[in-house]
Amino acid sequence: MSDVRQRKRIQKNETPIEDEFEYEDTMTQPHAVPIVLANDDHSFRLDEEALKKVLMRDEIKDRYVVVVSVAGAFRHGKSFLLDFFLRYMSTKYVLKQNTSEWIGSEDAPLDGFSWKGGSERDTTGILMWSEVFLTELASGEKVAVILLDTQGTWDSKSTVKECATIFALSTMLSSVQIYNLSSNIQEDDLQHLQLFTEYGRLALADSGKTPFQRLQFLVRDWRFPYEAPYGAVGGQQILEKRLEVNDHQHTELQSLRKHIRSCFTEIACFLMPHPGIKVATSPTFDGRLGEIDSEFKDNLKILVPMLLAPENLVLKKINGDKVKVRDFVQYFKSYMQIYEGNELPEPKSMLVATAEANNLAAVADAKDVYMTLMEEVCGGTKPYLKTEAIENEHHRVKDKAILQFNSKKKMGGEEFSRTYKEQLEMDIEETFIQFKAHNESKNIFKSARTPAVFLHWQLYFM
Ligand SMILES: Nc1nc2c(ncn2[C@@H]2O[C@H](COP(=O)(O)OP(=O)(O)OP(=O)(O)O)[C@@H](O)[C@H]2O)c(=O)[nH]1
Repeated sequence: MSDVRQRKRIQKNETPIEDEFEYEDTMTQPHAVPIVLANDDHSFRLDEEALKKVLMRDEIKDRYVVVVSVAGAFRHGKSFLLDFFLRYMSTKYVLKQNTSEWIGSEDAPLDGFSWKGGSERDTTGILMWSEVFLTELASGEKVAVILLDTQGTWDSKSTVKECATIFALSTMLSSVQIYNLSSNIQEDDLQHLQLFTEYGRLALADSGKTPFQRLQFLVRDWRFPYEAPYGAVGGQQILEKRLEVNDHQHTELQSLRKHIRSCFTEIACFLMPHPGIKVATSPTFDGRLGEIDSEFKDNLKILVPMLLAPENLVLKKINGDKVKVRDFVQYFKSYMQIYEGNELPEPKSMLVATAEANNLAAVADAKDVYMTLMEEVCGGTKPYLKTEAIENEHHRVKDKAILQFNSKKKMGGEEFSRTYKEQLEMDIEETFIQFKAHNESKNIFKSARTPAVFLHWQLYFM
């Protein structure tokens, strides 16, 4: 029997009657609620009713809110981790037990947020756990803790915009964003973080305050404990190295690091050991502790309270002010509206952005060729050319310009370049109209409209 189920019985002090249980099972058992739903057209929509149903309850809505979210690449154990969070929350905040045994029994399958093995993505959109955990801080503030699971980034079905939207939204909404990574903090992880946080920052009115709160890097399957030990201390060492800014770095790398630091009030890192071969590869593994390496479990026992113990909870703040649950619902709605509408530019993958830049550069070069050669033929002080002659020159020079465009190495492939080539051709035709008009203005026979002027010119030149 799952822990969540067991707890429901302990809580209500009921004798387990199977029929009654089945009824309760479907009606009230805590579960993951899809709040942000993925549409088929790669957009998202908010299920406002579901959100309100979870949050706008009398015992919750006037409390300050703590929002813990897990985000990062797909298939890296985000939901699996969250299910341990749930075990901790149940023991600590519902059963109110102060025990390190929150982690569960050796043979209990792990349930909660849906997780599974295999290579295909599981979670889509944003899910919220239906049970909101309540507690009172040492300061006397009554708080509600919300857990969010998010659609993994970079699966083969999602666009960059989808990945950016989910990551940005969950970063904007959470007080602790856990950035779940595999084996190390790599440069591309930082670049993605920059892209996603910038997308989030764009959606926020610039208040001059640091936009987001705590960023917790979580490196899974850390393989170099002899360099930096598992846990928060080793994590801090790696984080300092990865986010270090120095004069020897390229300015691009410096500004990336400064950007990330400027987005969060607090950044930390934790290094997790590998959970063992069964967790990573067995198709029959059901999450039971007995099959998880003890080093992993030991570190879970440190990580989870480090994030979720009452003394470590981070209250959600927006513009520096603590947020109550009812306001959080409003913010959720208005952030969502920004991403539903067309207010933000489409975030681009690095390849698309680079391909766009070098195709535009090739267009500019080709236009330069056209302008220079046409200036030589019929520019400012050059004599008037007959229509047929200028048209021939235009075709000759245009061919050279197109050749210049074609010969330039460009990223993105032929299909991608085609639109830029078409744009170049249109620009050249428009420029030609101006050259032609200028050329015509030099035609003394046409500009001398009256016979008298014509006669005057004839006399003058004879
Ligand atoms: N190597 C490794 N595998 C893990 C770890 N934690 C969980 N897994 C396994 O990773 C697989 C995916 O777990 P999920 O929790 O569903 O991963 P996810 O990141 O939520 O996946 P999506 O919902 O598709 O984004 C499962 O087979 C887990 O057993 C870990 O720390 N290391």
